[in-house]
Amino acid sequence: MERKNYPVGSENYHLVEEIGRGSSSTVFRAICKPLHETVAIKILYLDQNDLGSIAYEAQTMMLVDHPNLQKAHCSFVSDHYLWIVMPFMAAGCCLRIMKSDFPNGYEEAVIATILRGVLRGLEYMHHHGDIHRDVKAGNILVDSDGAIKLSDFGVSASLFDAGDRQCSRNAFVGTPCWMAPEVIMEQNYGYKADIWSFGITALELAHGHAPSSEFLPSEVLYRTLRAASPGLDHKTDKKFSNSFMKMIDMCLNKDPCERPSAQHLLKHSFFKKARSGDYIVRKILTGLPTVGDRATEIVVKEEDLVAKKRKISQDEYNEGIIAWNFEVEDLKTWSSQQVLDGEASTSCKDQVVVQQRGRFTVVIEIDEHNAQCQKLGKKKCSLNRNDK
Ligand SMILES: Nc1ncnc2c1ncn2[C@@H]1O[C@H](COP(=O)(O)OP(=O)(O)OP(=O)(O)O)[C@@H](O)[C@H]1O
Repeated sequence: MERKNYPVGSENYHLVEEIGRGSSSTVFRAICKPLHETVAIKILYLDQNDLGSIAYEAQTMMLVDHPNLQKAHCSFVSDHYLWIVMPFMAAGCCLRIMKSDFPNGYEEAVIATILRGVLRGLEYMHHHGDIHRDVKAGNILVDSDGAIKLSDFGVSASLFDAGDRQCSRNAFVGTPCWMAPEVIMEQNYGYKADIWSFGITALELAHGHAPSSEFLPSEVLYRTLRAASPGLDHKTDKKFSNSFMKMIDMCLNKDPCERPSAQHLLKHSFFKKARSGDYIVRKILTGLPTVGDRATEIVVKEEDLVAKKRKISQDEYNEGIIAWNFEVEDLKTWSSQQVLDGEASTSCKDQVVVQQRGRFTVVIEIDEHNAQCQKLGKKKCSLNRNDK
């Protein structure tokens, strides 16, 4: 098939509407003028981001060639912004569809279909020596024909890299609720970290939210390390099958060596429930508002929420409880006061070293004396900047 040439240069694209906003970028639906084609364009602000990882994301997206991985047509720099031109995925991401129309999660056959697509994409990535490192519903895109693609390679890493990127493979990256224990511990983790995040994503799609999402990110990390792995509940999740429950349990084994590979997992009986793209269209896409309309609705809701949160966090701060926000002084204040409910760890080895994207090193320690006296692991946290 003849490959189309997507032109570089912002003058070749007409931005129609905002369809998504990530932590470091805004995504637009746009028209490629010379080709008269609808595309999605992710625009990243270069001065706010780590150039290395941005270049890597653009490069990875251009090189991937798999029906379940989001590809980039081209990328270019315009006025300090990096533009990544990609195929437009008309239904947006699974998270947004779920938040707007399926707040309590999807039915099992839909989940199996979505997850099979993701797993095929992961199998390809792992086979080519890449780890995704940010598998979650927010990074699973759906097209109008029900096609599923894993996106957002912003934090992916190559298993074959040496030097700087090899170091970044040991770094603390991803999103707290979906992070594998070995990633939090900064062990030399591999592609099995994606299988953990995949298991968490399965629970997210089943319940409408990731496990522990109600906790502060710092607390989530601590629970991932200390508490039993999450899973489907025999009593409250009766509508789901045993094979779904077992598949999730296999992914959420704390020992990465015991987790199956993507290739192995694809053979699990749970994926026999997966259906075609048509099924996704019928079950979740029919009658959905457009991504643009949903994005506008979400931006309005988010702005409302931010305003409310600003007020709440000021109130919480006044009470001595503050959120995980990596403001050094705030974090120090928070951590010196923090005690996790119900944690009763008394082990002498209770020291956890956490690093956030190479900028800060956070050392969380359990105060053993307190742990023994109060039957509570009192958590102390110190934070050092790495770029000094
Ligand atoms: N090709 C696309 N077609 C349609 N919608 C898209 C496309 N790419 C991204 N989006 C929408 O934009 C949102 C943000 O995109 P993306 O996750 O790539 O940004 P990000 O800055 O990397 O986010 P984060 O770092 O917070 O995960 C997605 O959740 C999705 O709703």
